Amino acid sequence: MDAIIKQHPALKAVDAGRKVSREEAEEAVRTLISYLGDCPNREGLKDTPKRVVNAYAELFAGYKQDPGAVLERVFEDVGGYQDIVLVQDIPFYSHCEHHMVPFHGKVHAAYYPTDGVVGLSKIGRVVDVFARRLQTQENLTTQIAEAIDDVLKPRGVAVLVEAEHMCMAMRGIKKSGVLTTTTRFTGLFAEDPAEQVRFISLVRGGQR
Ligand SMILES: Nc1nc2c(ncn2[C@@H]2O[C@H](COP(=O)(O)OP(=O)(O)OP(=O)(O)O)[C@@H](O)[C@H]2O)c(=O)[nH]1
Ligand SMILES: [Zn+2]
Repeated sequence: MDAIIKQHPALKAVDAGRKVSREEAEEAVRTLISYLGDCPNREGLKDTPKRVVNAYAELFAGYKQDPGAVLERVFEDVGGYQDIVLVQDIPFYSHCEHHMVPFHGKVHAAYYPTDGVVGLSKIGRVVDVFARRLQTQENLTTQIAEAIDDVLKPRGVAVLVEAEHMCMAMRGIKKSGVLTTTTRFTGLFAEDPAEQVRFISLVRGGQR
């Protein structure tokens, strides 16, 4: 009975929300080091669990951040500018949710404004909010596009992500240099293929 209850998806969700202490997280790192066959108490490794937990706090900071808050400030005084705003070549580092190994690349994001624009840096901040979580490239692409769409309510959003996955380069199939491209279009971009072509031409034309 106990085993059945523990497997219930609702309970798994509760478990995911349980506050794990820093000590427990450090102990988990020590366990992994031992599992690998090394000694967590040797001089070079004794501070490693603390460092790993600190590094994870930075690499996975996105769980504690709200994309809506990042995009909240809208500038309306832009002379009625309504044409495309494209922010391209935004570098990002994320971790795949399958192996917890990095994947990294660039995000290109565009939108057609309605009542205002956001500060250009905010698009890059939204990328980081979602990149600094366990991710798939597909979900990362969708989440960035939908956050811009939800908050700014623009006439359309286009997001293109291109990335290399270390889980394919360093292990498994061991193919480095493989680039995966994902896109997400909303509004005008979703309705009109010519808008998708315009977006992709601007991205490819502007790449350095
Ligand atoms: N669609 C998608 N797949 C991903 C992403 N990141 C990693 N993967 C893939 O996730 C898959 C996991 O496959 P599994 O068969 O469950 O795990 P595995 O035995 O480690 O697979 P291999 O990587 O082929 O050795 C692999 O094919 C990875 O290439 C991502 O962002 N999107
Ligand atoms: Zn992976």
